[in-house]
Amino acid sequence: MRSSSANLLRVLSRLVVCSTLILALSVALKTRSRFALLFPSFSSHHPATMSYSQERYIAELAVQRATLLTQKVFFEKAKGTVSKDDKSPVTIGDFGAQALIIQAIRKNFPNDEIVAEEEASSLREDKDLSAEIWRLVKDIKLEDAESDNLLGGPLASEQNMLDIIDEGKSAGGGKGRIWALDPIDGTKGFLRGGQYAVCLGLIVDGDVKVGAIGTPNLPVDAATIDANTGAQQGETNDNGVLFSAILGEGATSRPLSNGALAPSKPISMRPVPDIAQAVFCEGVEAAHSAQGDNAAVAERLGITAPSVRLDSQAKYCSIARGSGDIYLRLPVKKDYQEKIWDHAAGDIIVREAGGQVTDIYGARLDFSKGRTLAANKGVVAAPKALQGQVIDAVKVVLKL
Ligand SMILES: Nc1ncnc2c1ncn2[C@@H]1O[C@H](COP(=O)(O)O)[C@@H](O)[C@H]1OP(=O)(O)O
Ligand SMILES: [Mg+2]
Ligand SMILES: [Mg+2]
Ligand SMILES: [Mg+2]
Repeated sequence: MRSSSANLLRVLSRLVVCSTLILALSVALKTRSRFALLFPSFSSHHPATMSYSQERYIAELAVQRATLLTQKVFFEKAKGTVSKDDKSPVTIGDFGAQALIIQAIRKNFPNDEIVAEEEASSLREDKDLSAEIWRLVKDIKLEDAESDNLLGGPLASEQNMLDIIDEGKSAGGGKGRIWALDPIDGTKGFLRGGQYAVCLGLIVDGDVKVGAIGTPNLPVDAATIDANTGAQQGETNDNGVLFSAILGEGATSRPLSNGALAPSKPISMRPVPDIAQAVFCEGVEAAHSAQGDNAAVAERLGITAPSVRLDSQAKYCSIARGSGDIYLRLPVKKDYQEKIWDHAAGDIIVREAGGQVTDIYGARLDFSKGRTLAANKGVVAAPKALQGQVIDAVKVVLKL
């Protein structure tokens, strides 16, 4: 009798231990799946174990498709406009390209956040402009059906387009997967038929992992640059290049196409044995970087050739493929905070091509601070071996 009650007690206590264990396990699993829902980068896309080749592929295709729109807008709307004050072509291109790219991100990576430059509130009030953008956007597609389907095919409606534009309002930050999108960078260049870029970067836990930049007006094979005019002379007259990079896997370029991606080739910065022979790039707009200070830095480095002036992140792309060596963006205003979409893709492309990208103090650009590079001032990009010398010169000129 005593032994049978002792047995019962033993069985009961085992049951209690087992059910406690099961309960603990199920709570742990639930928390983990909730955690995974909140932070998808910790689950199926763990950065330590994955390559970002699918993200790069989608980014390149999405950028390529968006350039079909920006070019159509340019040829239909901007080219030959009598009044250069008319900013509507760039507005149409900006909103349209943003809608097309966000659609592609949503289709492939539905849990990711997006920090994009534009938002649709003003567009919702301007029915004519919205209808005009929809007229152009609804027909844009890659000629290769498989590639186009991968991006989600045509957008469903004008309303759908407006809603999608507004999905780029993430506050950014240092946690999770965040895409940074500038649908048209270098709007001034776009309007004058010069350089502009469609730029998309993927930031994971504050670190840029992938970048893709389409530059419809850069020559495919830029062999030389004319230091007097900034013109980049290729062997052919073909224009339109798609640049990309994955962290740790190098940078590439390929011609922009209307369909599937064209074959790519690796790119790298040019070796510069004598810094005095380096070519430096800067923006066309004097309001965006201090051209006087840029020139003073170049002079201190013994550089006598004039700067090559290009609008947009085409500057990052140019130095990444050796058409130019140093990119200087010294601040004009003390309080201007650079935007993450103006630098994320360019930063990774240059670093993967053998360069270094820092602010004027020599600190890496910090993409974890939200929608702006709040922790940085200005941008200095150069081949790794030269960066120290350039920063020293910047510090002297700016009295840092
Ligand atoms: N004061 C400023 N300093 C630096 N960049 C600026 C300033 N004002 C605007 N920008 C940004 O510079 C980028 C173009 O750079 P670049 O001259 O090298 O082509 C644009 O995205 C533009 O942003 P925004 O979209 O607000 O016009
Ligand atoms: Mg921009
Ligand atoms: Mg822009
Ligand atoms: Mg803008």
